[in-house]
Amino acid sequence: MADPSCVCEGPLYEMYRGVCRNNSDKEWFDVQQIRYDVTRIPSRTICKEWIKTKGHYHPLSPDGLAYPEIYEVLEGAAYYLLQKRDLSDIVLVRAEKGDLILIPPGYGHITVNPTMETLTMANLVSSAFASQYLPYEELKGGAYYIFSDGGMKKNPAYPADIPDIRIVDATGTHLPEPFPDKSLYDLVGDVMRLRFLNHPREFEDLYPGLYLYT
Ligand SMILES: O=P(O)(O)OC[C@H]1O[C@](O)(CO)[C@@H](O)[C@@H]1O
Repeated sequence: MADPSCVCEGPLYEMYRGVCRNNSDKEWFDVQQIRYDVTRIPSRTICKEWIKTKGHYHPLSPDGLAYPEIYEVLEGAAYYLLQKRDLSDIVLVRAEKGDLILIPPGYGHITVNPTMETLTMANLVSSAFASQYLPYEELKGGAYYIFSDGGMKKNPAYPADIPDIRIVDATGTHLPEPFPDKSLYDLVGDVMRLRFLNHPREFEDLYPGLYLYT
């Protein structure tokens, strides 16, 4: 939190990991090493900041590019605060119900619930790795703090020359192929469309827009 003396009572948010509709989907997830999670973040402000997830990075996949992830806002609205591991890019993606949001390889992420409603979101991600929390712990959160009055503040624990935050709307930012207008769970069973989750390098050239927010 921005206020180091802030004390917040938990639990803050609920994560349901490895959710599936039936046993055959579960087998498919296990074989493909993919997980579908549902996360619910209630509306709350804590020491003047909107409630948020802790934040983490993903490690490198065997092909040398970090594992990506894809989210869908199921209910409510969200801010996805993405930051490149080398801090050369920091993006706030504003998303609403129905939006799909990509966490590109090499970006850490925090989700903020910036509304008076509960945020429910789902994600598809490789199950082959453990999230890396240490960089966020050492630097006391993400590169920016997001306050409920609309203000944002650079985290003073970060280098002074980090870039300004770029604000992008997920609404109208159509994800390129391989993501059609479908809900995330509808992609379950589609090996090729979800292959990028475990083999991100293969898709770097094929889907050049996929890993960037412009
Ligand atoms: O692990 P954190 O930083 O608390 O973030 C939670 C989110 O990340 C995930 O672990 C997936 O990356 C989800 O289960 C959840 O939405």
